[in-house]
Amino acid sequence: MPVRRRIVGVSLKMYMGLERTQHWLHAVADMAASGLPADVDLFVIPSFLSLSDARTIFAGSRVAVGAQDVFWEDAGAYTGEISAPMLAEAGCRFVEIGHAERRRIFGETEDMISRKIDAAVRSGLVPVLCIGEAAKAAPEDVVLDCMAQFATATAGIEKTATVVFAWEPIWAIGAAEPASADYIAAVARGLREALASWPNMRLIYGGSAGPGLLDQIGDAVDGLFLGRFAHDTDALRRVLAEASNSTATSA
Ligand SMILES: O=C(CO)[C@H](O)COP(=O)(O)O
Repeated sequence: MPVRRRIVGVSLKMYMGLERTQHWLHAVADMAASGLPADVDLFVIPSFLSLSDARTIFAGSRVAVGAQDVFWEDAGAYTGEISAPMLAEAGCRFVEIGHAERRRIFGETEDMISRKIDAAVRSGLVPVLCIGEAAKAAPEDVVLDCMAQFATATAGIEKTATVVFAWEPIWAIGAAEPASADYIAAVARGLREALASWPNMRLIYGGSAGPGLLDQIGDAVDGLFLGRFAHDTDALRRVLAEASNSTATSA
């Protein structure tokens, strides 16, 4: 069986100021230089204001950079917005779209998310599409719920597009612990089956993820989307090592 590459992402949300972000980015760059496992991809999503620093600090490394949001138009009179071509020009490879916080706090709708996905793909960015269920439910119902959201969001793109499906149970975001290993494995299995016709899809789990989780869930997902538990770069290093180990067991 071919070995699946693993992928780990980190979003810094709005937790750190510019200086603290710079320190964190340097620490991640040092860690990557001394041993980012060859079979693991890493992407980092700082705030818009730190994208330029991230591009400089990760230049020549295997760490990819992403943005936390994007507007759906490419250019024009849209005060305060950032377009996909601007992100591509700023060195972004990834763009996060549809995070639960953006849906809840900023009123993002399925239609807006779908237009953002289209814009990202049009500009050659890889969307990190965040999808999750509001409450714990039977795995088959979670899969149906998430796939309905996914179908709307991706209605305008080809199935050959490269997309990261960031499954984030809303109830597990900002919590003390992630969803249980059994729950993650059951939902991930269903999502993988439902996504079988998307050859370039990578499925990652987010929601209070940190060290120890991949050891429990093995290769149920392609990787993790980390938040708070990657602020400590030693914790991130441990997650990357676990990602590499779980690749080996899936071979
Ligand atoms: O976006 C997330 C990961 O980057 C997600 O919301 C999880 O955040 P966390 O609860 O701080 O792990």
